Amino acid sequence: MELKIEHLQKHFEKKTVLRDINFSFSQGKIYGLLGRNGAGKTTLFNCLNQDLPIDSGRFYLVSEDGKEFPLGVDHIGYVLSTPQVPEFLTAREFLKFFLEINEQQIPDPQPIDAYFDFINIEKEDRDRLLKDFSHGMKNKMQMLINIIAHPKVLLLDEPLTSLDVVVAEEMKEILRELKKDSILILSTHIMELALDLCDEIVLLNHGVLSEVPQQAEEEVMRAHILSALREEDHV
Ligand SMILES: Nc1ncnc2c1ncn2[C@@H]1O[C@H](COP(=O)(O)OP(=O)(O)OP(=O)(O)O)[C@@H](O)[C@H]1O
Repeated sequence: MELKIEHLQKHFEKKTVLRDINFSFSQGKIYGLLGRNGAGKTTLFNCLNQDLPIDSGRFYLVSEDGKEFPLGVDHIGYVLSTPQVPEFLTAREFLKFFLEINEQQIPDPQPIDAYFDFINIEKEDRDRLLKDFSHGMKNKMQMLINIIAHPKVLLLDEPLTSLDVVVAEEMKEILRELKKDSILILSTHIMELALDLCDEIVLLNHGVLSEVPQQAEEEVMRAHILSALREEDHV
């Protein structure tokens, strides 16, 4: 499966943020999206997630047998850097509610505690209100529901920054598993994370996307990324 984006444009008032986005993302790879502050990474995610209307262009999925179909909101998971969870529910209530309303879409539902075990939420925290969860724990819950939903396209905005080193490593493993069935695009400012986890690095610069050529030497890639992003007339 592929996610194709063609001539996508988006502006806010006089500012053109996405000038001409053309790219093809493939299942089986984790893409690291890098760009300067304000380059338009979140805007691109919001457009793909259909939270923002685009000005022009198109994006769609292409199946293995070459059939094109629209990228529906049901096909997308979006993990936000600031986790959005219903704070008035306990972790268990939230998960139970999520499993119930998505019953049809979840291929192999597991008992609730198996999910908590999977992301290492302690037994004593499972019946606590989400408002009392730490940022990292909320992030794990958000990641968990996106993993369960098994979307065709998973967008992750700065996903690992609030997680402790052990959980971050566990999440990396989970993402490496998920890429087998999904298209994963991860935005980050942490170059080490991009180089370590991602199969391809894509730069958003001057409103266009470009792929960083794969190099055997990480140092060469690092230098390429920095010099490409430094060129930006950054405001
Ligand atoms: N709703 C909006 N209305 C007006 N301008 C906006 C809106 N959303 C984003 N922008 C502008 O679009 C540009 C791109 O913002 P965006 O948040 O997409 O960048 P980003 O690459 O995610 O940045 P960062 O790395 O700092 O999070 C910025 O100049 C921002 O001010």
